[in-house]
Amino acid sequence: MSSERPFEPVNVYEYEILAKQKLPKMAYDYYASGADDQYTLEDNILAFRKLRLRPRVLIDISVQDISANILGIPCSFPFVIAPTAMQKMAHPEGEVAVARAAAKSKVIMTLSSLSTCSIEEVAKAAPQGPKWFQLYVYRDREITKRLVQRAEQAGYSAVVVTVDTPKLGRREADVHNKFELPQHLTFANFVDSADVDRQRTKKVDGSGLAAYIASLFDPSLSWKDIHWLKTVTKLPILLKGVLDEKDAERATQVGVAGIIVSNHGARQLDSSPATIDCLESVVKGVRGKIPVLLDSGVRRGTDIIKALALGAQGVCVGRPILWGLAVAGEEGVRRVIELFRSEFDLDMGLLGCPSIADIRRDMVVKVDWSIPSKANNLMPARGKELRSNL
Ligand SMILES: Cc1cc2nc3c(=O)[nH]c(=O)nc-3n(C[C@H](O)[C@H](O)[C@H](O)COP(=O)(O)O)c2cc1C
Ligand SMILES: CCCCC(=O)C(=O)O
Repeated sequence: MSSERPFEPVNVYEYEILAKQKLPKMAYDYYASGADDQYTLEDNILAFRKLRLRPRVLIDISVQDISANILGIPCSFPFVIAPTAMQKMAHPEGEVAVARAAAKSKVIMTLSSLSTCSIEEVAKAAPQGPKWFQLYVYRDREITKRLVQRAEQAGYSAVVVTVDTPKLGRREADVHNKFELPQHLTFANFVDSADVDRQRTKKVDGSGLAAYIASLFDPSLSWKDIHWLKTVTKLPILLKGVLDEKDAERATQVGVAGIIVSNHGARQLDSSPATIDCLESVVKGVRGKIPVLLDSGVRRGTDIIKALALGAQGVCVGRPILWGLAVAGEEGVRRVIELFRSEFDLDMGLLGCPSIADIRRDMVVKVDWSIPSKANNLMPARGKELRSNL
């Protein structure tokens, strides 16, 4: 590779390769892993790959509009940053850098409960940018209530309750690495708390994060708690982690504002289906009453189009944002978002869609396609070649 010009990634897979080189093993493994055998991790990519897009021709696309409105928020395109914990492991500015990049790119950022910059620091860094707050429900309801109210006070415009994590999925690399939050970092939303246990993971034999969750998160979380949550905040509530039509229907009955179809980036129940394969049934379950978003495995502009064609209003993206952050901080996150935006724009044009309303269900074709045996085969050819050169 030439030493004069720094290598500029042209897709998010290449960002991952560079990030892997920069990050400590414990951080990279934590970010990249799925649960158990990582079947679902493969499926999240394969399922998109099995869907093809059939373009229409001779359509004037000289004027294209890819902007979107997600829960009343104008966005440059239908893209939301998914909540990912502990972003300072990727870059010293952590969540603040991600929030600034999101604001500049006019996309929504979702802040994790387990962030390494606080709710208020992130709000201050990007006051104009649209922000959602992701909630993990602690056994201690006062703590939970306080998190939500701080987010409301700081100007976040929705609460995203994660409903697929009553326990932590077993990510085997984290068990091997005895994952713990690096000493110089804390869970910043709890630094004012008298209870130091909430501020850090403990050194344990196995994943420190799994131990943290087992002791502090509420495994009894159920539908009644959504009713409770509605009594402590005026913010719209989204449920993140729904895969089933009946759950989607129930979500509309308890009055949530939206659903995120997610398998948590394949980090919770291994063998749960790819989200793109569940999307249509979830959309059916909500009967047009509330918007549906999708995450897990979105890596290309074409993936965004496939999700929209099957009924999503937008997508959320997790790991690629962390790779951009690790490679070049705020600027790296901006470049990753720009890759998604420009691919989406180009692919819409090639499909014959001047606007999002022109994306139609019948443009998606499912192909009968044999499954490659190794996850490595999922890496596009150029990524593989790069990896062997680096
Ligand atoms: C490193 C990492 C940390 C995550 N932390 C959280 C979290 O704190 N809260 C949450 O609801 N989801 C969390 N998720 C799940 C993401 O919000 C999202 O569902 C997932 O990353 C989407 O899949 P993708 O990474 O393939 O885009 C995390 C995912 C990763 C990879
Ligand atoms: C609840 C665990 C912490 C963050 C997370 O959701 C993840 O690592 O996937």
